[in-house]
Amino acid sequence: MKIESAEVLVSSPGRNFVTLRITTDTGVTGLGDATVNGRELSVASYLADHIVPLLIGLDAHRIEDTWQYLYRGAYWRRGPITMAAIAAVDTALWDIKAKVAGLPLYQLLGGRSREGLLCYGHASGAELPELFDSIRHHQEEGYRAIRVQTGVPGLPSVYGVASSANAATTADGVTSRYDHEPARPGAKPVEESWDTRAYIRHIPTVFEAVRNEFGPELPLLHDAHHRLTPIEAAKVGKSLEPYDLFWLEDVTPAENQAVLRRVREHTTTPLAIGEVFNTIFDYKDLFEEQLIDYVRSPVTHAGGITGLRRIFDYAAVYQIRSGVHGPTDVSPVGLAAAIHLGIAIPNFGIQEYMKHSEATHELFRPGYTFEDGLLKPSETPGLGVDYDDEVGAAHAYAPAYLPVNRLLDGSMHNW
Ligand SMILES: O=C(O)[C@@H](O)[C@@H](O)[C@H](O)[C@H](O)CO
Repeated sequence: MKIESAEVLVSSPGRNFVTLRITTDTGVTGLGDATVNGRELSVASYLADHIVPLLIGLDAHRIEDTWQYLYRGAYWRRGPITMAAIAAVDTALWDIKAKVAGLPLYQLLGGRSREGLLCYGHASGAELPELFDSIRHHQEEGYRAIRVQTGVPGLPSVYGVASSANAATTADGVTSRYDHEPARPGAKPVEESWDTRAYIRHIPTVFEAVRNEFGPELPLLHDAHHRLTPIEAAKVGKSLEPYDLFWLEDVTPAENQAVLRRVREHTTTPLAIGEVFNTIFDYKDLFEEQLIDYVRSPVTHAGGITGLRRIFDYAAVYQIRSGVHGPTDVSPVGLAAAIHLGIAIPNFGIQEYMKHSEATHELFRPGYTFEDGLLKPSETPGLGVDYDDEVGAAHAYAPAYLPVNRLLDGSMHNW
């Protein structure tokens, strides 16, 4: 079974997605997600100009060999664009293999280890009343674990806090929240501002109020979004200990992995890191020194199912678990792949699940379900996602960028 063609599909049903579709000479198709938020066209070009010509004629069954061919063969290894492109090929080939086998993909990854994936949703509010409403709304939707993001006094807008401008009102007058969507349409990123001292003072008061209102049982998560130095991160981790977080995410940018030691020395708040990592080498030291508790990479950015499975297997040696990135910029193809992997691996922890919009579902028609707080894979052969070309063609790419961040004195900071 040879690869006959591969198409790079760029579409924007409200936000941009890059999808690879591989077709074999036997007429089987497979899908892979290659979306890199705010840099979509670079990965589309990497695929169309440098990878698609290499794929034609390869044996579609040789997934590992193709992975190695693209990883070693580029000479320029790793990085988000390369690894997202490899991920798309890898995922599409797994989709094809599972369709040919007539099995849902997770069956090829070892079969079912659990009934469904515990997932967390994004509750947010600039002030406490709005935040509490959002938490209740998520509970009503079935979420059993909830990420809490909130405004910081003195800052006009803060990462993770949904703007009411994104809420949609249906024909029958019901207003639904739409989760925080940071990429904004336009030729340039918007600028936000940041004040670490105000954040550090404010955040424990928010978690105290949330625990008082919702009790001790509800698993709560929080994302510091790369903004702290190691000693600031240690302080935040320590100040949140009384509120028993499921995890504290991305406390530092973690480019210098050794700095995580400082955070770890000071706090028992569990740490999740890695949504911007791409390979096992980004995690190696963090695992071996047991500096983190959860792996955040999605299938889409970590070299596909093959790449992420390798990371999870190594993590398991150190009792570190999965906590896969699942914002709306990971397409339903990337999410479906994560669900198949998550249902099979022994060291599953939690799955992030920000629901995609209706327009995104019309484009991808995913077969996975969300019931009682659990994501369940499609039982049809393959990934269980179908790309609708007509819908895709109706939504042309529109430039959109993640914001940038400045400190109050105007210096650039991490967003
Ligand atoms: O934890 C998360 O989901 C976030 O950090 C993302 O919303 C992230 O900001 C976006 O994926 C960026 O594209």
